[in-house]
Amino acid sequence: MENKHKVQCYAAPLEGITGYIYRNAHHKFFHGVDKYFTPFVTPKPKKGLNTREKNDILPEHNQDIVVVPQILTNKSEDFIKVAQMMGELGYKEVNLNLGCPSGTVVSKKKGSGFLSDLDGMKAFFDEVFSGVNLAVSVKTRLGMEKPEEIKDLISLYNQFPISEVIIHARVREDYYKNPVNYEAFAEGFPQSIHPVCYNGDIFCAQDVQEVTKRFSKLSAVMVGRGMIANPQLTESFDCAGDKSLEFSKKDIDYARWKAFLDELCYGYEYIMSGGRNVLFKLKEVWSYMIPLFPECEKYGKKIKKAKTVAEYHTVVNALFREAGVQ
Ligand SMILES: Cc1cc2nc3c(=O)[nH]c(=O)nc-3n(C[C@H](O)[C@H](O)[C@H](O)COP(=O)(O)O)c2cc1C
Repeated sequence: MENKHKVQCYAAPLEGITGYIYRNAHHKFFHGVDKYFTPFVTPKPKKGLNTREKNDILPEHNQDIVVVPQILTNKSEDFIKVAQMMGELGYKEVNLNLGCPSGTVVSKKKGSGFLSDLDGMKAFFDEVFSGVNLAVSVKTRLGMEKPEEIKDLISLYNQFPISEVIIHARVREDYYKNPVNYEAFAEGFPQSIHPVCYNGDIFCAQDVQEVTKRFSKLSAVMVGRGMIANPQLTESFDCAGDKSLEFSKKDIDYARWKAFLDELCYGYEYIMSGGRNVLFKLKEVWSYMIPLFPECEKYGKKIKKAKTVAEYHTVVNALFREAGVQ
């Protein structure tokens, strides 16, 4: 039987990219995202959050969007303090980062580094769930070293009232490169008593179709790089499971993409001092998006070389003219 259920779609947190300027611009021009997760904030003992982190979660910067702040820590008291602050700001859910693979994070037993310390995690959750009164979801990998670790991790998550388990179907050692491990995901996820969201390498509607067919009880799918590459991607998920949807370049609404990119540029110019910082942000987004444009190699190089925001606009306007947008 065909799976007619419209799966919920979450926008993944991507540190350095999906801050509030990006989330607002995306939400203004594209639909299909049910929840946006913020890049992680890292509470510092005594100091709390820094200005950039505070700005990212301020309610006035996140109006009319469903946003879930993500927290990276292995200290329950820090987590509880920040979660309480999020609750006071009006957030209904916070998410614990158990996936970050970066060496400096893992060496401190945070992010995916925490996954190798089941006892430490148990103590952490014991305290967190007696101290917070808002929903807590986790974003986990299959394990630190081996994908089979997911079974013990799920057993641990089952002991606590976690609102949702988002599983990036890789282990820490895979970083973002090695193929996702569907088999290990398939073995681990049915054991969960909590709703499970799938994450990893969703780049087109067919990927969602495959994942939701294969794992029919998923609560949601989360998309990261696929959505940065194609901000229109989540719109093609509306009929996931109904029919095969071949998203091709001819379906791209380049006029909307241009309006979105202009909004991003204005947004960054408004909050950042200096064109260099603005360009850095825009170039990072373009590094994901450029393959979906005509003459992408030529224009990709020109965008990279742009030294000023004015130069950037000249190149980008020419590229959109190639794509049929005046
Ligand atoms: C540049 C970059 C930054 C990321 N930052 C975060 C983050 O702040 N928190 C997090 O949980 N995951 C982070 N991730 C992981 C993504 O949320 C996601 O789990 C991963 O990219 C796999 O999904 P995808 O294949 O759809 O991109 C990041 C990934 C990338 C590439």
